[in-house]
Amino acid sequence: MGRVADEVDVVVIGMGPGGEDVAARLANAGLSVVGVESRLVGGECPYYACIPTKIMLRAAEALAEARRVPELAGSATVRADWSPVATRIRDEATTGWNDEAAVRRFESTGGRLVRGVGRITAPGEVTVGEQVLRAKRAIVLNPGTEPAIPPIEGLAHAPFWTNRDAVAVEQVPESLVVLGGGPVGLEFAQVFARFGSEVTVVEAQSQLLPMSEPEASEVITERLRAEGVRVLVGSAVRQVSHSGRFQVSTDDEQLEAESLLVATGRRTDLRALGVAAVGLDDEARTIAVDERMRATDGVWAIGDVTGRGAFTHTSVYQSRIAAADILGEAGAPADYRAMPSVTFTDPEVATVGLTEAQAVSEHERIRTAIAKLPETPRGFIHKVGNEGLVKLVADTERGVLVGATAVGPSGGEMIGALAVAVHAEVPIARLSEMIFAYPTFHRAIQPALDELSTP
Ligand SMILES: Cc1cc2nc3c(=O)[nH]c(=O)nc-3n(C[C@H](O)[C@H](O)[C@H](O)COP(=O)(O)OP(=O)(O)OC[C@H]3O[C@@H](n4cnc5c(N)ncnc54)[C@H](O)[C@@H]3O)c2cc1C
Ligand SMILES: NC(=O)c1ccc[n+]([C@@H]2O[C@H](COP(=O)([O-])OP(=O)(O)OC[C@H]3O[C@@H](n4cnc5c(N)ncnc54)[C@H](O)[C@@H]3O)[C@@H](O)[C@H]2O)c1
Repeated sequence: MGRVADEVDVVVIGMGPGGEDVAARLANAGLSVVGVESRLVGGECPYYACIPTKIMLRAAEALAEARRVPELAGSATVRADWSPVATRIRDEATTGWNDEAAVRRFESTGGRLVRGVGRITAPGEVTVGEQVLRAKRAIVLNPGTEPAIPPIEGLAHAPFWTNRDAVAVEQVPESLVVLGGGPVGLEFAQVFARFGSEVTVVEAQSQLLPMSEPEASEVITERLRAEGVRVLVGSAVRQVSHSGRFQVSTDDEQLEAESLLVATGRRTDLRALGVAAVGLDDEARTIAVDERMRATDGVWAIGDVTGRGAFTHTSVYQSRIAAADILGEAGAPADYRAMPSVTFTDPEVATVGLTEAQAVSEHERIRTAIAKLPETPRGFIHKVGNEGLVKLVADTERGVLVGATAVGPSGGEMIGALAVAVHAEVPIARLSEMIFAYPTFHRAIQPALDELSTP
């Protein structure tokens, strides 16, 4: 007997932050919506990524601040204990990695959840196991990414961690090798080091956070080293073995550790998603979308899979645009010029728009300026832990900022003002007339602007 299709307006494959948001928006607008999720409604961010890691970092920051007391305010005895962190993540943040509350939230919009792996099997058709769904108006793809595991000899069969294991640990390992010096690697490296683990970060590129400004990378590298983290850059791992402990062979040396965290980026699997059934390239890493998130007729894609910045704010930003387009509403098209990012290490490394290297390849006349936080009044007051900087990237032809980096104890907050400047293309001359509250960290923007305006 042939399978009977279940007809709805919209099928959303993958209920990550963007998928959950777009599904709820469309259901709230009165469409019949099915959300298909193979793991947990909410996706990576609340259960394995943003939220648990930021809980860890908050705890690690408290330890670091307490350790700064001797330089500022007497003495403090610090005894790190991981159990409040593990308990908070398990009980308060993820409810034991249970998505019942998120499912209820979605179902309260009138949406319907189908658990399982969704696959496009024909234009307008999604199959989940034995169930066939016909999407009359739209299929929205929000499959996110999986941790990418590099093809290193011995690694595949070793009991390494990815972010999904690292957020659930009940005990801090006595030693840890972190493979990859991107945002995931560095956030975990600092957390575990501050909780007493002996941490080594191995990064293949010549600097940590390779996509960031070299000056920002320098600041975070120095801080991690000062906190006892071994940082190996430009170093390739050749082999991994495990017999009780991990042996990690790099080009130059043999490392040994209790645990190994693989944080070498993310991967997608478009073939498994069946995108070839609607004429899309299933060997590509990302799904190309236009400024309304359309991938092809009747198919929209949002989130990490679009390759426009793997952040929760990107996914949710795109979901608003896709929802409006599906509903036939007018709205601004996607504009990524002022995309912000924050790596929540201490100091935080925050960016918006283009780095100097990116800007030079896109614009004719680029000028940059840097102000170092320790040289500002706020930096002087803050004293220990004041490392950081503001770097501005200006298009001098148009007289506007096209990018900025803010590194510092509140780099993620400092970048807010600079994001407004890049987003709204506020003329540099107008920015220079602003009053910056004294003595704040963000006031460091002023000397950098002055430098830009100096002939
Ligand atoms: C350790 C870590 C820390 C991070 N910290 C931050 C941060 O602080 N701030 C920030 O903005 N971003 C952060 N990110 C990135 C952030 O987690 C992602 O950008 C965010 O989750 C958005 O992803 P998404 O919407 O594309 O989908 P995801 O969150 O990846 O969710 C996709 C969902 O789709 C499901 N799925 C996939 N394929 C199918 C299928 N075929 N059928 C059914 N279901 C399917 C998956 O099970 C998953 O639940 C972090 C990432 C990591 C790894
Ligand atoms: N705070 C945040 O917003 C936040 C936090 C974590 C992750 N994220 C996002 O999640 C995504 C994944 O982060 P990530 O850090 O895993 O990926 P990434 O791609 O940003 O960094 C991975 C790093 O691993 C290095 N690498 C790759 N192969 C290697 C190898 N064999 N040996 C040594 N080093 C190797 C790369 O050079 C790179 O620096 C990113 O897009 C990131 O922006 C965001």
